[in-house]
Parts: sequence; structure tokens; C-alpha cells
Amino acid sequence: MTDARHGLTITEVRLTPVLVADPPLLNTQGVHQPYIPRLIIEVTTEGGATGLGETYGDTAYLALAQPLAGALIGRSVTDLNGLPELAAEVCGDPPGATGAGAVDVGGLRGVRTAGKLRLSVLSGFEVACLDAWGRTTGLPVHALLGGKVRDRVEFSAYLFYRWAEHPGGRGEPDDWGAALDPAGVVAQARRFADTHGFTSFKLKGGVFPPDEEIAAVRALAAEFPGRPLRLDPNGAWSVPTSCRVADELADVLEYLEDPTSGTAGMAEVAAALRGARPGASGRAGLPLATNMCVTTFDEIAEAFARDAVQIVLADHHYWGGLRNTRELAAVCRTFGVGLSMHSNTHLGISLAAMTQVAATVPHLDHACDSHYPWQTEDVLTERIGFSDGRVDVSDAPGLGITLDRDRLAALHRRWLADDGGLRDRDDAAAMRHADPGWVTPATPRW
Ligand SMILES: O=C([O-])C(=O)C[C@H](O)[C@@H](O)C(=O)[O-]
Ligand SMILES: [Mg+2]
Repeated sequence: MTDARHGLTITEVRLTPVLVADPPLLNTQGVHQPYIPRLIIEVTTEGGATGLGETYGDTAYLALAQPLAGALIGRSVTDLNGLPELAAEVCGDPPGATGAGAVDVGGLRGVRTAGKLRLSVLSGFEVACLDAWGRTTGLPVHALLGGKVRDRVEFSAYLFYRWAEHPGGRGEPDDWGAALDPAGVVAQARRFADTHGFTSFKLKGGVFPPDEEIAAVRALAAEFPGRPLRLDPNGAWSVPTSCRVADELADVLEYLEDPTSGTAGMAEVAAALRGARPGASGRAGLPLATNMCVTTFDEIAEAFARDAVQIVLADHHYWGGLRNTRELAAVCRTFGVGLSMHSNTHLGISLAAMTQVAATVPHLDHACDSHYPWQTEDVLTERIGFSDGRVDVSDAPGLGITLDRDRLAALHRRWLADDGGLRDRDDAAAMRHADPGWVTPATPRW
């Protein structure tokens, strides 16, 4: 559908892959690369508005984004319900998609299927279209989604075990120092709390044997009594280990995130946790959250029927956009499942999009995750700030952000200069710079 009457017809789509500095953050698969690929999408309309979107920038995503960009010319930015069909038509099957049960090596985001890759790409276009539509009409994106129900969105501090620097001095230096034990984790949390006002804390686990991570969470609980805490080992533990950690930390955790891999294992852990608390209803035990076993609409039925997860971490990138995130929220609400938000390395465009959609979801009962405080580089003229751990919901047209073309060009030049070694995020390959024999650990790791 074109929309010439309102100047909403798309006349140009620009794709700019970039490499963004990322600190040496550890997870169960390895360590973050010194630079991580992202794709910046600009959609320009006949009326002269340019909307911004952002998504994964790895080569498999770029391969899908190119045909989709071409196919959007001449369509309206309002034609969002047609995007999935268009993507299916023009994108074909992406390279690198794998079947059920496969795990995405870079992002720890569950299965990597052709459909999910397409959704991850089209979400960036959807956001850019909404931004252009909002800029044209003078409305914020949240208004196009039905309106905000809150003025500020709460985020949690995303704590990582980390090294002081990347192996071999690669990447951009920072002054965080290493965090490899409970004291380091607490110091990191304290700095996040003092700088951004965060009052809830998530520790990325699956890095050290569970007892060390239990000690780190206990240290956080001692430093921040009564504050919501989460631990996420990205499916690294067996069912018995998951149950043991849950029992040891049940009094201080808000939720336990993806302790074990797969819906069946999560269901076993959830059932055991309910059983461990006599008289507890399905929701009364320590809740389990996921961004790994419920990552597509197809995965919902089994997980909810088995009561495998009590909280889903939405991510508009791989769920297919802001409107699909709201659909996911509605399904969760229907089944009494809670909602929170997952994050991967991202820039300000995605943070703005996350904030806009989060503002419209009534039952977002938990602070959202965001990697953004770790990102020292951005493509915006002004960084988005956190105060009291919250981001103000912009009421300016579209996403309420401005692209810094010089910054974008500089980060794109870095991508162009790369020999290909960093264009696909691979945390295990990054780890091999420190430990040449490293391979992605099999799960369960403990
Ligand atoms: O499980 C999660 O929360 C994530 O997948 C978030 C990130 O991918 C995180 O694990 C990372 O970047 O190392
Ligand atoms: Mg997670």
C-alpha cells in the first residue's frame, strides 16, 4: 500500500552496518568481542521524514536486510502488517539458520530459525517505519502503539563478570577494571547504582562454578538488602544444579533466568521448585524467567502448558517488532505469565524503541534489561540517560532521537576496515584470543 496523500510512501532505505566497541564481558560461551556488529536502518519518506531502526548486524542479518530494503520502496510506512509476508517473499531462507534445538552461538537467544532471523531483521524496519510515521504526524511512537501507560521505564543494572581489558589490548580501554569475584561484582553494582540510580540487579552467570556465583549473589544481597536480584547462567546448569542454586538463593532472587537449557528441563526445575514449597501454587515458588526457551510464538504453547516459565523476557528484535512485543504481552497476560525485557548489545536507537514499547505495556512488572550503560559509543547526537534507574518516555515525534551522521560514518568505517573477523559476533572465537583451546562449552556445563 502506498500513502502518497500523506507523504508516507517510502522513497529510500539506507542500511549502514557498524562495529561498536564492547567491553570484555564474560558469559558461558566466552567473552564479548572488542567490537560488535549492528545494523542501522534509515527509512526516508516522500514527505522527507527519515525514521531510524537498529538490529543485529551479523552477515546473515545483512543478507536478509538488503532485499527487504529494496522491496520497501514505494510502500507506506504504515503498512506494517504486511511486513512479515513481504519479508518471507523477498528474503528467502537465510544462511546460518538452524533447526529446533540449536543455540545461537553469539547471542544466547535460543533457537536460530529462518523465521526468527527474518523477524529479527524486519523488526529494525518496523521501528524505522514507526519512527518515520511519528515524525511525519508529530506523534511519539508510543501514541502509534495505542498510548503510554507510564512516563518512565525502569531498567535493571546488567552486571557481568569481566576482565579489565580485552586480550592483547584489543578494543577500547575503559576504567571499570576486572570483576571476577563477589567483591568485583558488588563494586560494579555499586558504580551502576551510583551513576544511574539502578535499584535492581541482574548478574550474567554461567561463567564460574555455581557456588562462586551463589556467593556473588549473596554478596549483592548483603550490599543491597531487599533489592530485586536476578541470576542468568544462559542454560548452563543441569536440572539438579538449577534446583540446588534456586533453593540456596530463593530468599534473595526476584527470578532465576534460564538456569537450564530447553523447555523440558525448565519445566522440571519449575515443578521441583513448586514442590519444594508445600502448598505453593504454580506461581508462588521462585519464578523462572526466559529469553532462551520462549523466543518465538511457536514456543509459547508447550512452555505455558507445562508451566515451564513464569516470566518471559520480551525482545522486540527477535519477536519481530514493537507491535509483536505487545502481542506477546497480551498472550502472557492471558496466561498469567509475567513480562520483563531482554537485552543484547545495542545502541540508543534500540533503547529508544525498547522504552517506547515498554511504556505501552500495562503489566510490565519487572525492570527491563539493557546493555546500553556498557556502550560508550552511540550513533545519536545525545546519549539517552538513566536517572533513578529509569528512562523518561519521550513524547517527541517518532522515537524522539537524532542521528549523528559523523558518529555513524566513523563506526561504519570501522566495519569497512575489518577483515571480516568481527563482522559475525562469536563469543567463543573472542575467548580463543585468551585461551586458544577454548570451544563453546557443552550444556549442561555444571
Ligand atoms: O540471556 C540473556 O539475557 C542474553 O542473551 C543477553 C546477552 O546476550 C548476554 O548474555 C551477553 O551479551 O553476553
Ligand atoms: Mg537471559
